[in-house]
Amino acid sequence: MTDMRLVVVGAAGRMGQALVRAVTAMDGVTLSAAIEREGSAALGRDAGELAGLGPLGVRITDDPLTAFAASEGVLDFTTPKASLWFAELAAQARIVHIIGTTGWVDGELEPLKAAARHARLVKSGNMSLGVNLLAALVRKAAAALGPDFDLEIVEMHHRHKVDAPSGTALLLGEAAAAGRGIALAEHSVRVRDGHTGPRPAGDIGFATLRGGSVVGDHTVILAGDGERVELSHKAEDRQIFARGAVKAALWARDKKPGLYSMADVLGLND
Ligand SMILES: NC(=O)C1=CN([C@@H]2O[C@H](COP(=O)(O)OP(=O)(O)OC[C@H]3O[C@@H](n4cnc5c(N)ncnc54)[C@H](OP(=O)(O)O)[C@@H]3O)[C@@H](O)[C@H]2O)C=CC1
Ligand SMILES: O=C(O)C1=N[C@H](C(=O)O)C[C@H](O)C1
Repeated sequence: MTDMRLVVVGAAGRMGQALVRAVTAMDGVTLSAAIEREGSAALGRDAGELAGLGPLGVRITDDPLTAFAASEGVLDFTTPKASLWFAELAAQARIVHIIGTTGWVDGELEPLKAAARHARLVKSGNMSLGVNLLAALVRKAAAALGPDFDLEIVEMHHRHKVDAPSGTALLLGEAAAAGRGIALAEHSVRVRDGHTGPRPAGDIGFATLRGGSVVGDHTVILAGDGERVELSHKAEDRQIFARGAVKAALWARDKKPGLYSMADVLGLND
């Protein structure tokens, strides 16, 4: 089979550069194009040079339409607004769309479901093997320990992160809620301040820390009477997410249109 031609959108960003490095390093894929927004200072620069690899002969442009027409898949870690636009374009071009973007709000996922009627989308708040395994463990732990164990999710990220709680924290919250057989939206507590009163049973709490250069730390605490279980993942290098995204693109290459998760890619739902 020929190498899968992948375009990286948001190619000048932290994850965009990691994706360019991963596509270049991994077998079975080749970098077809690199996209940034109109007016970006990165336009015209070589995507490889920007990612610290030396020249690759792929200049960054602001023309996704042409890039998507010449590609089989798009790797997208940008913003919800940009990802929704890229989803429309990817569906029109009938190419694979891997979405790592986080910070989605209610209602924004509906257009993605529409796009998935024609396109193969893989979307996850965390593309690493470790976090997706952690989610499976959290689901099991929440089911086994039940609501007598209070569930709290703590995350810490670098000072540049703009959304909270992290996509990963929410993914872990969904896993915990699934383990308990409840809807996360009806039980999640994202902020506590002032005289909150005692903790209501069944809540799933989120605590957000921001600072420095932390790539991504997550801990799920299940606190019972007299004992506590803590399940943690610490990301040390953004390449784990980038490699996961490339794996997802290769996996989706021969799949039917649909909205898939990283657990599907990794076979954790089997
Ligand atoms: N699922 C996962 O495994 C992971 C997800 N993430 C998520 O990925 C996203 C990006 O993170 P990060 O790389 O740190 O953020 P950055 O801000 O470093 O990168 C985002 C890039 O996307 C660009 N961009 C924004 N809008 C457009 C557009 N319309 N067209 C083209 N490019 C655009 C930005 O350009 P500009 O700066 O000009 O706005 C920027 O270069 C976040 O939502 C983050 O949470 C991060 C790591 C792992
Ligand atoms: O913005 C980041 O950096 C990260 N975002 C993702 C998230 O919101 O969970 C994944 C990872 O933790 C890094």
